[in-house]
Amino acid sequence: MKKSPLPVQNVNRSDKNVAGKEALVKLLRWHFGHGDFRGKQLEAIQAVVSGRDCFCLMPTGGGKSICYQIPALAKPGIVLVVSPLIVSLFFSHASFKWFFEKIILCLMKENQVMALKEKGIAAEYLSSTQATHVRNKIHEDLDSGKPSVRLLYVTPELIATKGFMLKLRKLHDRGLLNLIAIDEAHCISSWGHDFRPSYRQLSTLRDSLTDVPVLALTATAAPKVQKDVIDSLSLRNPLVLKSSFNRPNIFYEVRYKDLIDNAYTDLCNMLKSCGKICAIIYCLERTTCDDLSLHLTSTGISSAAYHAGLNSHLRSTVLDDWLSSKKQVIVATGIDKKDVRMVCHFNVPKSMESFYQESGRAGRDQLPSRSVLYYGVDDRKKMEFLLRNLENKKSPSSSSKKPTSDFEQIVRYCEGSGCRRKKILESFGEEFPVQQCKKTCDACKHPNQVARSLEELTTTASRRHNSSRVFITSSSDNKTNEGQYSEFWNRNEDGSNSDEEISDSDDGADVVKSLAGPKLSRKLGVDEKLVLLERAEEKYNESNKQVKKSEKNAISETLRESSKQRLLNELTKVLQLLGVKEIDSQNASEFLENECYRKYSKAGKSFYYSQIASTVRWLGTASRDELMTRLSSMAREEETSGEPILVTEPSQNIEQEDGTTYTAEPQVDEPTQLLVTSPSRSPISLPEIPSFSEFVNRRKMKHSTDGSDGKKPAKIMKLK
Ligand SMILES: Nc1ncnc2c1ncn2[C@@H]1O[C@H](COP(=O)(O)OP(=O)(O)OP(=O)(O)O)[C@@H](O)[C@H]1O
Ligand SMILES: [Mg+2]
Repeated sequence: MKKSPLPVQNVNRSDKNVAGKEALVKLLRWHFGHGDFRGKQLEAIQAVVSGRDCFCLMPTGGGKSICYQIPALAKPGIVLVVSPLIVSLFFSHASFKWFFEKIILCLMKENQVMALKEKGIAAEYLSSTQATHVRNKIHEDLDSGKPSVRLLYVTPELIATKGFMLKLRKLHDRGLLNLIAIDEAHCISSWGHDFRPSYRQLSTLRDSLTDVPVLALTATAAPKVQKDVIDSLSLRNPLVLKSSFNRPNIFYEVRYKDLIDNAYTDLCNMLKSCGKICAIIYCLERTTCDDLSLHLTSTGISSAAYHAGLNSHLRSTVLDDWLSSKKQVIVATGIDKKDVRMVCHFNVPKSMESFYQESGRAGRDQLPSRSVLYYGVDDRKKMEFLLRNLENKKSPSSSSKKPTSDFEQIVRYCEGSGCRRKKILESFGEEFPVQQCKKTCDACKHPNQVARSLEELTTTASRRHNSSRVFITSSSDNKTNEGQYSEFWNRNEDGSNSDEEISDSDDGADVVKSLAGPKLSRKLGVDEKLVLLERAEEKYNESNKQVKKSEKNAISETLRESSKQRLLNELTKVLQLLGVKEIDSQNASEFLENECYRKYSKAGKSFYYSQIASTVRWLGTASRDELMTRLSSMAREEETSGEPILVTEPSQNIEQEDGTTYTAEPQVDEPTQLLVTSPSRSPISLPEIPSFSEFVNRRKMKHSTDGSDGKKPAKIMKLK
């Protein structure tokens, strides 16, 4: 509903009534329809309205925006809101998401300002994505001497420009700057999970605009970040407000990958059992993201994989994916998307802080929601390896050192037996009596079951990994250079991985532009834009139909090259992780790709692609011995002068992870390779790498028919 003209308080800054609770609550009710302030909102507002700096720590969805929106209504002048248009996660190295965060965010930010306007609040945002005439109009208003705008959203990059800084000084000299609000203030700190160099420029604000109160807002609770933010922004005697980080409406749960047959299937079943909910799934790697997306889609769950490494070729399909994913797998980052019912981490996150931020996107409407973390010992090892690598790369003098104990906290969360909620809150220095959890985590609700799972995990993992060190590692295990720590997702660090990122431009509008072109008028609401995007999708599909089916199915050289690269990336990581030096990763990746090509090129692109994906997956879980066996045959193949001789593979018993064996049947129409070895060595037969679905089918087959029907497993269940 559009409000009647804004009853802005035209009073002097010294007027105490402005900061009175009654007047402020009246504004809250009038403009936002909320009955009363929540948590520390009132204290924060009263502090800044009376001219005091404030550091406000509030959990995700806690209501930080009100803390600067109400002051804009309570006092004359402009509230400058510095806020990144693209929030956090796109700055994660090798971090992949399931949705179109960047695009939606871009629209939503605009929507946020529009929502304020709807409420009768004169809000604007200045960004490089705006049309010049819109920008000019805002600048004219600012230069007018009597600006009508009350809330001006800007990016940190804009603040860093000389021209804009000059403008701010002019406004300040005329007494027109009411407050400077720094949203997502943790971005200024290299200790935080989302450091951005552009935020560093904000440290000059205090020097230039000395007497304007500054309000720093963040949901990042680490004490080091807090201190860093306060120091960097030169806050003067700030009122420090901290709210509890407890999110009582989120049910926390950990599922152990090592104890379930197929994590993909488990996730699918879980999503299906929840009905048509809005969910977010986080994966660590692009391959998992692609793979999982394929799998979910094939089981009828509308979803789309999006990862920061989308190249222009893949980008052309973004719209298609996005529109299908909006049916169920949707995003909300730093925006008011309230109804995310489930956040799922398919791989262990790098720290408790990231986990808290990401899982916190569930249930912003305070309704019951779920956080599900799939934990696997392999994933943990991978992450430890990545962290160690980054630590080693950092110079000892680096300012962004960070203890790897951050990761250990999340490992403890998964591998420990106590209340999950308590573990989260204690990691932020908050005491939490277990009774208050009220069975809202799996460990409190089903303590015996969790205890059993943990016991099983110890046994299974120690057997699989042939090591007793499967449980929580001591911090020293993770330190390769004593005292050298680093910020894992450090933005600077990521420069070398630009391939896996979308550029840190002012915002994501370029993506939107590239998809929808000029049709996306800024006057349109999000719903209307979605309709337009849907039409664009139809058009896109129309034009795609014209491409011949056979062409679509062909495996291009580019696809083969990218598959080789994908295998090479995985292989390099795995070889390093396992300390294998004897294998040439370049040759090995070519060998593996060639194998997939030889087997599946005739069946079509998706079969080939699935086989690549399953090989990548196999690489991620293979033990040193398995890897050596498989790849050493490559060396032998090279040793033999001609082509490797292919013979039909005899039945063989293959030992499975659970200690049982299954009989791999001979391949009737497509012989599995048996590479003839050099005379000095006995021949080694190579088992086919099973995909998850094949693996499950084989097991089922073994149980039901004792594996004697001679059918090829891959033919029974379609590859996902
Ligand atoms: N006093 C209040 N009473 C009821 N609802 C409120 C109140 N204050 C804010 N809200 C609602 O809480 C939701 C979250 O608010 P907001 O977006 O400001 O959170 P936030 O702390 O900025 O979250 P994030 O860290 O994700 O950016 C919004 O839907 C908002 O309308
Ligand atoms: Mg916010």
